[in-house]
Amino acid sequence: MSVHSPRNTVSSVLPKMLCLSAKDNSRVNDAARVPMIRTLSLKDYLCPEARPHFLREMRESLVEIGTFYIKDHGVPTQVTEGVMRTMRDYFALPLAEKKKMLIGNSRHFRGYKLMGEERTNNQVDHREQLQFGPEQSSNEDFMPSASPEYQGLKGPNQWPSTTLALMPEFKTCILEYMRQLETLSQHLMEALALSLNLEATYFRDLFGETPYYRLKCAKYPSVQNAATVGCGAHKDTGFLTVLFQDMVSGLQGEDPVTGRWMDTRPVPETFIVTMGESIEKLTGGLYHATVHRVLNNTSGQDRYSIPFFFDPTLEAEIPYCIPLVSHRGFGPSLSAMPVSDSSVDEDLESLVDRFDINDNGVHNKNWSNGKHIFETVQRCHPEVYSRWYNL
Ligand SMILES: O=C(O)CCC(=O)C(=O)O
Ligand SMILES: [Fe+2]
Repeated sequence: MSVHSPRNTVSSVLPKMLCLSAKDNSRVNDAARVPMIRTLSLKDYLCPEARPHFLREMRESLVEIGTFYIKDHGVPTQVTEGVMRTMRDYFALPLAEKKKMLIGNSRHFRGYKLMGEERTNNQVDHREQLQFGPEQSSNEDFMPSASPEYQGLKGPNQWPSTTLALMPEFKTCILEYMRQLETLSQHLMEALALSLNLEATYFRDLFGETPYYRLKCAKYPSVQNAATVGCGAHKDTGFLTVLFQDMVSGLQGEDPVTGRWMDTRPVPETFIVTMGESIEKLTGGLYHATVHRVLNNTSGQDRYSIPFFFDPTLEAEIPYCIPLVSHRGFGPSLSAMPVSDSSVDEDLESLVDRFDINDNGVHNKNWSNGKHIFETVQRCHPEVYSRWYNL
């Protein structure tokens, strides 16, 4: 536990923005509170007159819930429709064809995962999925015992020739979708920085130019008995998730104040943007990583969704908690940040303890992005780990 001066009572020393941070551990029974997942327009962000409004809405959404919809996002409809169609076609292939691309074949955690083979929050998920990442050549010299394990995440995706023969647009469609989502995510990272009163390039300057991302295509079959979940409750672990879903409901986010589940219902032509644990940590809980889950549906219609998990380069380290560093006068001033009325004071000590940071706002243990992502994928796909890493 870190020590700080006892004369510093919380509300006297902390700028208002620090007092916003998480109430995750205390549930407020506020029957009247009905938080709304707002819809933001990327066009507003790109327009100088509308940008302040966009940033205000973004900040309020992230302080309040950690999730918003984004519309006018610039990703062409033919690209989103194309990836949905491709995913449906892929999952409709015979099992023997899909098994040619099993995730266990790939040291880079890319490929197909059978139904019922993943657990989230100790529950078996009810979905089939397909994983991709940045298309890179494999590092032949990689040895799990000699390099950081996360270096093994870099490499090519699987593109079996027989699958490409059956689905000639498979590869181009997925790669184009990832390219578009990378551009959108870079805009969102810039906007995130501005929403914290930081320079637009703050995250790029801190973490470098080359992001690491993971694309997951998931099919949740309709079920007879909705007692099981499609995907158990969890927070995403990284920076941003930008999720595209079809019109079948099932995704829910948790209101961090009341703990009540909110439907993240499908809205045509939008993506859902959710913060992950790295942003929560970087902002000292000011921005929530939304707990979310997918309910099974009994409508007779399968649900398809495509989360894109965006992070900075694997080599990035998250050095400090931005609000605390700012408060201590080491970093950029964030004091101009307005607060929402629902804010609740939080003890500096609990912030420090919760995020394992010292009094100067610096994390006690270095938060390595690559290590953090690797731990996530290792947990989700133990079969890949035991085949390629645990030698
Ligand atoms: O499929 C969805 O709608 C959400 C999936 C999800 O939360 C995840 O895979 O992390
Ligand atoms: Fe998730």
